[in-house]
Amino acid sequence: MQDNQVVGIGSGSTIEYAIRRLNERVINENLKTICIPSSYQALRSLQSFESLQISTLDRNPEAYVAIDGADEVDGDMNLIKGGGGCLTQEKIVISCAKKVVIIADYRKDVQKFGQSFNFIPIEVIPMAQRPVLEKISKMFGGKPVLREAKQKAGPLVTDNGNFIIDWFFDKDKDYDWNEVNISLSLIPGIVETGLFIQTAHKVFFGAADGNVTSRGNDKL
Ligand SMILES: O=C(CO)[C@H](O)[C@H](O)COP(=O)(O)O
Repeated sequence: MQDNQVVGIGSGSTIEYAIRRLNERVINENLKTICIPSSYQALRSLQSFESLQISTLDRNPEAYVAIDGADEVDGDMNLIKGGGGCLTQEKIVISCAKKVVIIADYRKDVQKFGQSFNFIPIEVIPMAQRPVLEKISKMFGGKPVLREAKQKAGPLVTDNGNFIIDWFFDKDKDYDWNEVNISLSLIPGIVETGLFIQTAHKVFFGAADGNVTSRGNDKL
């Protein structure tokens, strides 16, 4: 890491470790780092570290690197994201970064989607939720369900004021995830999907014994 770099910050529980480590390096190495949060959770977390500067894509539309978590990483380094419901802003921030680094625990390292996580989160405009649910089920099978909020009656509302459909895909089918992603994205009312196709450059997996393995570009 170098001085004055712009860093996209993902969401979830794993990213909290990266934010803490970033803060340590900024203090110890006397660096200035400009962080772009990808959710309200990331923003609040960053706000608790005074040494980390916070910015927006309006001010800094390009990031040197984006660091994020994932729900699953398949053999082609495709990702499922959105378990925490922040997929749209995460995809936007990642799309603005030159390098994308994913950190996850070893259970998310799979050959084929569906081994540890069995649904694709999809952000949808509220008025479209019913027709979108029906279209997904007709087009791809499986079971799409509207995600319910916890400790609030009704559906979960995202940081963007939308709903999330969790599509429990058919684990026995061999999906072409790139095609599925394109077809889903073309359904009116779908804002973004939790399929991140070929977006990660490097993925680090933390093992239970504290060791770290990685996949992807060794130069990163
Ligand atoms: O995509 C995400 C949130 O939308 C998270 O990165 C993903 O759900 C992983 O979260 P965690 O680190 O808590 O397992």
